[in-house]
Amino acid sequence: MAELVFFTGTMDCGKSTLALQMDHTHASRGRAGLLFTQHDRSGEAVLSSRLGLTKPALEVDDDLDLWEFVVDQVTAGRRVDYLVCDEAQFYTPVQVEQLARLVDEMDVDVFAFGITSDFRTELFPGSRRLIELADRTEQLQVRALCWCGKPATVNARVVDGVMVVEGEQVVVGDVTGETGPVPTVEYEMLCRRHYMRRMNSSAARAQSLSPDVLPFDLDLCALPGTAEPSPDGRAGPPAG
Ligand SMILES: Nc1ncnc2c1ncn2[C@@H]1O[C@H](COP(=O)(O)OP(=O)(O)O)[C@@H](O)[C@H]1O
Ligand SMILES: Cc1cn([C@H]2C[C@H](O)[C@@H](COP(=O)(O)O)O2)c(=O)[nH]c1=O
Repeated sequence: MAELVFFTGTMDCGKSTLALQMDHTHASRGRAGLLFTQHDRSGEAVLSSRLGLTKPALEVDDDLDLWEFVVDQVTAGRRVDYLVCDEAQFYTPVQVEQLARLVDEMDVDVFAFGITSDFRTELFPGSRRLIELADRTEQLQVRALCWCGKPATVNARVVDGVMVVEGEQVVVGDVTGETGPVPTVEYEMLCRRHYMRRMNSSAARAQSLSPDVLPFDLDLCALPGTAEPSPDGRAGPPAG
């Protein structure tokens, strides 16, 4: 029986890589699939992983009717056993409902991949509908890490080096620490504690260099549960 599965995690945890692996695994057993994406970092109509793999994909515009599109393909004689849907957080709730209908009425497996929440920690509408409708929601195993070394749970937006909590929900961008020109808008994965303190890696680095910071070990002096890792310790803001 076909399934609607939502694979989710923060940015940079391997979702697109897994999407391409799922396609490869199913295709190599003779199953016929279609790849969809929206606003991939590498451009239109491509599904790309940071590990370097890319594959052509169909771009999901807001007005694309996924049910109609797949039914038309099948009517034209094409077999469709599964769909791989990347960047599914950007799909509209109606498109997610169309995916669910394809599972239930056309027996097509749907593997959807996307982040759950935006830079304000609010659910994307598409992700919310996926969580509501999916047969299973799976958290990816490889977790991105905050600069402090803890598992990251939040995707923070950084504009010109400063973390922001207001702005448009959708701004395509990449993550910090990657090679290439530094973009104006980038994303950094943080643990909740550092997100709440608006402390991304460059803010932490600036604080650790500030003459206002007293020259003693904050870990020993802070109240229980509030200590920041020592700037000299193993986990701390990366040197910039
Ligand atoms: N050179 C590399 N060697 C091994 N793993 C890498 C390399 N570059 C990136 N990665 C891994 O690739 C993953 C990000 O892949 P990607 O599928 O693009 O993520 P997502 O779609 O979730 O944003 C991360 O887990 C990262 O650790
Ligand atoms: C948090 C957040 C992210 N985005 C964009 C940035 C990227 O282009 C994608 C996520 O891609 P990934 O493959 O998971 O790395 O989403 C956004 O538009 N708004 C946000 O708040």
